[in-house]
Amino acid sequence: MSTTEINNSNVYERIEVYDEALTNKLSKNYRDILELIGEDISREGLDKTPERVAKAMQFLLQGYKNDPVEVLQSAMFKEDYRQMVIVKDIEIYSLCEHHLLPFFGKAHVAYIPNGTITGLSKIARVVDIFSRRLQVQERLTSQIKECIQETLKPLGVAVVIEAQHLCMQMRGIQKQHSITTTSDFTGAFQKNATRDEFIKLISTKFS
Ligand SMILES: Nc1nc2c(ncn2[C@@H]2O[C@H](COP(=O)(O)OP(=O)(O)OP(=O)(O)O)[C@@H](O)[C@H]2O)c(=O)[nH]1
Ligand SMILES: [Zn+2]
Repeated sequence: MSTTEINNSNVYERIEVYDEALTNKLSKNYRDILELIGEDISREGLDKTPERVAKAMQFLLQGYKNDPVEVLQSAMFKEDYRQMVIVKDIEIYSLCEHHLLPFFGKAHVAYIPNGTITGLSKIARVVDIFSRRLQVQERLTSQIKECIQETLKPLGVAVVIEAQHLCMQMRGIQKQHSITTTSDFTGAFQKNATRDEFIKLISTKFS
């Protein structure tokens, strides 16, 4: 297995994502696809494209290799705080399982601890792990909710995802500005007052 380094303004992590045998197999198939769509695969610009795409797909779908429950369990702390904890505006990049085209936007996640809290970054990691798989937005929303509910056993979990689907923008119905919102709630968030407080807090803009 080879490795790659990702470096941007917010994160610096060494992630092992590229499996050599898999990269070779995927590259061979992407080479065939390029040929089938009528490209000249001998031209210079496409020389490394099959390999690049093979690696890009492994990166975009690396969520299959990670266990979100393990991630949450790796940072659980006993704490007697029983108020709402919200991690909002978590960027998501996923691929729709129907067209393999990206959908992307933001996830807002909240929970009310019942004696156990988790590391804040672990919430964002859980969102990433489920996003980096072939998804529909509804299932992504519910999987995040269920994972946090089952693992932390809080008094409630709320997940809202707002996303744009490229399969609706650059092809098909071609609606450039439509945004899809999905939400899922457990426990205390099923009560109107708690859910309204969550919605109000995720709608507040901090400058
Ligand atoms: N519910 C849901 N639908 C999605 C999601 N991502 C893509 N889709 C939809 O999946 C549907 C697949 O429908 P089909 O009729 O089988 O595919 P299609 O002929 O490519 O459909 P069009 O996009 O309408 O051209 C489309 O309506 C997409 O908009 C998602 O996350 N959730
Ligand atoms: Zn799609």
